[in-house]
Amino acid sequence: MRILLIGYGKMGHTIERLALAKGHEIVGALIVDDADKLASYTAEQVDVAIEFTSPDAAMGNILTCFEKNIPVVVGTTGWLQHLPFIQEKCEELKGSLFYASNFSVGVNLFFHFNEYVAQKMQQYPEYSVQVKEIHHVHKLDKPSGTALSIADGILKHFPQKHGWINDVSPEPELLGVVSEREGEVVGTHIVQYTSENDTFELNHIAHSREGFASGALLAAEWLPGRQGIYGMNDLLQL
Ligand SMILES: NC(=O)C1=CN([C@@H]2O[C@H](COP(=O)(O)OP(=O)(O)OC[C@H]3O[C@@H](n4cnc5c(N)ncnc54)[C@H](O)[C@@H]3O)[C@@H](O)[C@H]2O)C=CC1
Ligand SMILES: O=C(O)C1=N[C@H](C(=O)O)C[C@H](O)C1
Repeated sequence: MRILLIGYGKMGHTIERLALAKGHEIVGALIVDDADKLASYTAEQVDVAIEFTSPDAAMGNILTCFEKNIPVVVGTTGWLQHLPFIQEKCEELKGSLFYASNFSVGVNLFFHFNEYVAQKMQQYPEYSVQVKEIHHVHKLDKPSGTALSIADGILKHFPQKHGWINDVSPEPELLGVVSEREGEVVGTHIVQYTSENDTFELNHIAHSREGFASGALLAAEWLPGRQGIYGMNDLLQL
């Protein structure tokens, strides 16, 4: 496949390495100053674009891909407040978008276990629940996109909670999502249930970026030829 990398940082480099090892071709790798260059690519030159940039850049890049009729796989986090607009544009321009807050297969299994546990734990009010995420100091957004997906999965089963707060929660009606930034930590997510008597946790610890990159490549191989917005549940059929 001919892949255009939009964003050539930590993830762009990891995806390039795995893509070349699988026999794919990288037709371009754009960094921030190349933003205008994206519009110069056509669907005849590119089978799929893979976008890992920054929260401010993602929406513009997605719209350009829709306009150029290039299917786009997006891993950038921190832009989901624009999702309703992107859904509208995707429909209007017959775009093709695959988004995941986390492309690791392990994390997507974690999302399912998280919901199962939340459904059970909601019946035991003696336990309080908190989400914690730990990432490297370069990360621009908080909470992480993955922590927000985890929070959504918990809130779905706790009707008494009306939202989340990016801190230790001051009240039981809000889910606490705590963010820590530490060295070069790749990505750790923890769901913690605590009662007076005990604590138990679900942990996911990413050891490298390869799990994210290989999931993004699977999505890039799957997306071309499909119109609409897709995610890991469509790909993995979990
Ligand atoms: N969904 C997932 O599985 C994962 C998502 N991420 C997310 O992906 C994003 C990128 O992560 P990293 O690669 O670690 O960041 P990074 O900072 O190492 O790289 C970002 C790259 O994007 C480029 N860039 C910024 N604005 C751009 C624009 N308008 N056009 C083209 N390039 C642009 C920068 O020059 C840089 O090369 C972050 O939002 C992060 O949270 C990271 C890892 C996994
Ligand atoms: O910025 C990162 O590095 C990561 N971002 C994603 C997120 O915000 O959840 C996924 C992963 O945890 C690494």
